[in-house]
Amino acid sequence: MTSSLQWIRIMIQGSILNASFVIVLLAIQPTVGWLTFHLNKRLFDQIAAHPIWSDLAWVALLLALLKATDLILSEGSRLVQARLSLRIHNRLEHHLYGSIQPTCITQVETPAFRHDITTLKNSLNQIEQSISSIIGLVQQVLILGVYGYLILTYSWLAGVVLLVFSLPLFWVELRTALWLERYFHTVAQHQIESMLASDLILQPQALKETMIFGSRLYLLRRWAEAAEAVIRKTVKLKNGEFKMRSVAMVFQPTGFLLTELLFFKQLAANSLSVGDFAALSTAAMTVFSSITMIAANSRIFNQIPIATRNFKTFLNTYVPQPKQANLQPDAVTSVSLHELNFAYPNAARPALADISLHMMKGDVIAIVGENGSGKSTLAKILLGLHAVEPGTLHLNDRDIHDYEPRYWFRQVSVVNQDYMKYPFSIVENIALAHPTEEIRARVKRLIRSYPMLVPNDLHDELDTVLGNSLQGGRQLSGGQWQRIAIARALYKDSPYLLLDEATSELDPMTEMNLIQQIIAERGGRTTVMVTHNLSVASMAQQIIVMHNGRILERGSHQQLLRAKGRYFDMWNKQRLAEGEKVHEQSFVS
Ligand SMILES: Nc1ncnc2c1ncn2[C@@H]1O[C@H](COP(=O)(O)OP(=O)(O)OP(=O)(O)O)[C@@H](O)[C@H]1O
Repeated sequence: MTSSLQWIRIMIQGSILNASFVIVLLAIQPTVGWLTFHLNKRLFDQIAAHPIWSDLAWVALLLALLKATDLILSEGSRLVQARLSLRIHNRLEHHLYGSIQPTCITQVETPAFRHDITTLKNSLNQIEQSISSIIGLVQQVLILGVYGYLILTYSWLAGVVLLVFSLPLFWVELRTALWLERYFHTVAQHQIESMLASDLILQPQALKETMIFGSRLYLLRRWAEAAEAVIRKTVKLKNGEFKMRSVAMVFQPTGFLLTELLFFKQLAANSLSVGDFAALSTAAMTVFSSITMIAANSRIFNQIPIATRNFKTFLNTYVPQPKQANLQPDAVTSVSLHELNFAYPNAARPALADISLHMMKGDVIAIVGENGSGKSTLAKILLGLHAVEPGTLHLNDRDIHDYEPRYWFRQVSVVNQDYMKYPFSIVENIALAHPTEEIRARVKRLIRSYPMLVPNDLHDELDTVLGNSLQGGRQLSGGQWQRIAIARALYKDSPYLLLDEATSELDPMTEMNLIQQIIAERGGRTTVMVTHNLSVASMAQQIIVMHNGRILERGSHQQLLRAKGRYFDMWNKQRLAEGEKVHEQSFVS
């Protein structure tokens, strides 16, 4: 788990050179301040006494040079800070992406996940800015140290007044950090809505429908409402900040006035020269502006712990630390569910109820049923993707929780209904790895066995980038994309393969031929097919019929037809829809 100190280490890592450069710049600035103070004093003392114009000219020239040096140092440190920020942003993102390694998707596939990730990103952006804040803080503390010391050598009371009248600013900034945190939580939903709406306005797939359904104005309105809500909340935050700061700001001029009066009193009593007075007045101004900046930067002391806490809560919710278990057998010979009940987070009713089934190595199983009956949920549970109660999912008669957390993922392969269309080359889409010569050779072997999975004209051009997202990309048809997803699943060549509506976009001939080939070539390994096509299902040894989250029937194709239950009706209706005259006898042997 990342602590505040670790965040700082992540930020500094690899930026030592830039950070050292900033420190050198920071170290020079107070010296410039010191010299400026003394030159100012000399300048005004000479003006007040008997000015020697050539001396004055030199002092003025030196002051101008110091000012120029100060400006160059400030610009230089701004440039280095910008470079640091870019690197830090990159490292924080890398850390965030690297940390998100969930071992189940139950909490991830929820609206709360998107909300929380938006809030987390907002708060990490604050951490990103914190390096500038830390640099600003060090810089201003050094400047404050020099000028504060100079003022204290003349009047400790003036120093105390300056400090006391600046305290309200610190209070405001620390409170603002808490407000920001609350703001991020309330604005996240509107940010998501506005991003989704802008995607719907700009995405090519959505644009098609926008044109046909004439929905541009409506989508624009949805976006405008969400964007307006973000603006409203941001303005409210800024107004609140402004009001609090205005109140705190009143204290500073009052403090400045008091210090001026103290200096003036000393001037009148001749314990200060005119040069002292002028230099001290400038120093007091500088001290105030330094304190203002220190106060503004001090909010990081609240922001870093807040971001750390958010990150911790996020990981605990979505990437819970699995319990230490290390069972990793050579092979899983059976997978079984025992009276499994499963409900999605915040769902009104369970998606699956009382599911028991047993799958042996080498089985070919089909899961069928109407929309929403729980087929995909059951499939995902078999893949180990959902968190289930202990004692409900077993591998080799051992609870899945006894196994090393990602062990089961390594044994299974899948074509999901919502398979990914990676904007990568064909080889990368299939292997999901950097395409070495060995990987290319394996992909080519697969394509030789299953030529229908890659469009013919691309067999010799496996580096072709797919999709419309990147320049030079080649878009595929829906069915062609689905074939690439099947190739990906077969490439993994795993003992368990799950095809969730994997061939729904294929033409019927290819679909049947492909499934036949997959089943034949996977002899001895397990294949589970979720399908609405009962001809495909009929190739399985066992068919499971789902209804309202329960297993309604199970058996082979012939057994289920003989039982004349729901499967029998479904089969007949599908045949009728295909234009075939159905006679019970012709199907029941
Ligand atoms: N991520 C989710 N979060 C909450 N509820 C879900 C989620 N996914 C599915 N459901 C609900 O669970 C139930 C079963 O869905 P599931 O996707 O398993 O059905 P299915 O039989 O595969 O349907 P289809 O044939 O349409 O693919 C449905 O009522 C659905 O609304």
